[in-house]
Amino acid sequence: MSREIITVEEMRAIDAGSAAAGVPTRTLMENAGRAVADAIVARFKPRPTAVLCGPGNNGGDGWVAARYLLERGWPVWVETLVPRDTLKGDAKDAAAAFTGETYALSRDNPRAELVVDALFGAGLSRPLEGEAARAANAFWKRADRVVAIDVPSGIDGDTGMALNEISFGAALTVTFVSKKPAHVLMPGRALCGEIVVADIGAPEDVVAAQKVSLFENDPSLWSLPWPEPDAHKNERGHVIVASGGRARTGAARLSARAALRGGAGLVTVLSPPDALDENAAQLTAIMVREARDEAAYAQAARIARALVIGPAFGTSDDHYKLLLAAIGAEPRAPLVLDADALTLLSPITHGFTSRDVLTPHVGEFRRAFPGIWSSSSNRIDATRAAAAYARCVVLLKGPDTVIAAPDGRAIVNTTGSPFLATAGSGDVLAGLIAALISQGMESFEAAAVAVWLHGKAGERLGPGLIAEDVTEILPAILNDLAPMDLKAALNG
Ligand SMILES: NC(=O)C1=CN([C@@H]2O[C@H](COP(=O)(O)OP(=O)(O)OC[C@H]3O[C@@H](n4cnc5c(N)ncnc54)[C@H](OP(=O)(O)O)[C@@H]3O)[C@@H](O)[C@H]2O)[C@@H](O)CC1
Ligand SMILES: [K+]
Repeated sequence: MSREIITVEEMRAIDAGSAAAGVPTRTLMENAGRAVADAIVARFKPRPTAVLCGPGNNGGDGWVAARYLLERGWPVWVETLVPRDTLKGDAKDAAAAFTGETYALSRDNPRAELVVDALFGAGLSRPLEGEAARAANAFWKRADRVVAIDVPSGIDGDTGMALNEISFGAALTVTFVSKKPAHVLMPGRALCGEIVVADIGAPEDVVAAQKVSLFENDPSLWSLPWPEPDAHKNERGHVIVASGGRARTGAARLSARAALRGGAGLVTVLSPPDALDENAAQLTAIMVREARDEAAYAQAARIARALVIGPAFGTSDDHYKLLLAAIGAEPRAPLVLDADALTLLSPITHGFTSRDVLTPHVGEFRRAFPGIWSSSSNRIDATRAAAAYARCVVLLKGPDTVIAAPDGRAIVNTTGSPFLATAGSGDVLAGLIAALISQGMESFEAAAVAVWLHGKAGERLGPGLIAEDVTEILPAILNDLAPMDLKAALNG
């Protein structure tokens, strides 16, 4: 289940299902604790190590990990949040098997150079308080010395948020079976450090019974639309991008160029008459077509294989009419609606189709779907609800972009870098989505691929990145993804 993401509730069901299928929870705990010890030994040299154990099964995993470290000769001790004799069930059993030194968790204990945070797991129900909160604050600036079991304590596994803004941060987090939302959503993802997903022996059929529809974005989830050797440009689709008026044209050209780099066979910028010269003067492989009225936008929607409307498009009543003309065209191409198009339509009352894609950032999302935003517990739920409501693909942009389809599938993207938060970055993304749709990809997958590529470009470029660079580095990233036989053909 490497790319599946399971909720806390699904994890509990796997726990119960495993027990019912004959794998006791104590066995799962044993495997979990051993996996933590293995991950530590593989990454650190022996050093004074404190395992901070909480009252529940997260603490139980900690006692097991401490036992395995001790067996390997580590200088390790346990600091326990609650007296050992108050523990219950598997945790009590795991604690009883540990023969090393044990202290009450407080600031007076021996100095640790490594801390294993086994206070609370992903299902934490209340904010950290007392000694647990003090320990979190004490180690907040020393995350490089912390290894978290399941999640850094204080983080809610389903939202990735600290319940009262107090939590641990870690250099390494070892979780079990699959990642939880907190491992991919911010700020949780950043607080986890390196994430190891350990197999703890839950039976495969028990895990499969969860029918997971949430995934972490990865090339194993999709395949790119590589052209056939004898491909003609018309088969690679025609993307049309609507431009804004005079002195508002750069965004559409960024989008159009990304569409061309993304593999669209033909790309046209649809330009208002007053911006025609401005667009034409700056385009070469990309075509320009004049559009005077609603009929021209409806026509564009009919002839394109994907139509981008939004980047610096304009937000006047006239622009609203042009947008509606494109939306209402029949039959029409899938639409990628961003920026000004979202502003014009907010709050969203239109029904779209599963071929259309809306690409809001959080501010746009809140205006487009105000009720959904305020009633959702995390970005995944919000994006899923918006996709179901608008009946189209919704892509909520951010450092943890979520893509959801109206049928409930959702993908969280984890590629990227903060340098992508720059002017024009979203325009490039919209063009890239349209390019992939125009080549025949399902819109949900096209959106996932585009975000992944965009994020990879951000990682490679780093500081100094401007939106144009994202487009220009796409060939290198696409080449790395090309199948071996295509690479062989290209290299003769
Ligand atoms: N599921 C699986 O398959 C497997 C799970 N495994 C491990 O189990 C972990 C989940 O275990 P868990 O359910 O016992 O939760 P955990 O966080 O250890 O403790 C909950 C206890 O803490 C209490 N409590 C809560 N908040 C509190 C607060 N702020 N301050 C004080 N107390 C607080 C809470 O009290 P309550 O809210 O019920 O009153 C309850 O008593 C999971 O993370 C993984 O490491 C592995 O063994 C492998 C198999
Ligand atoms: K923990």
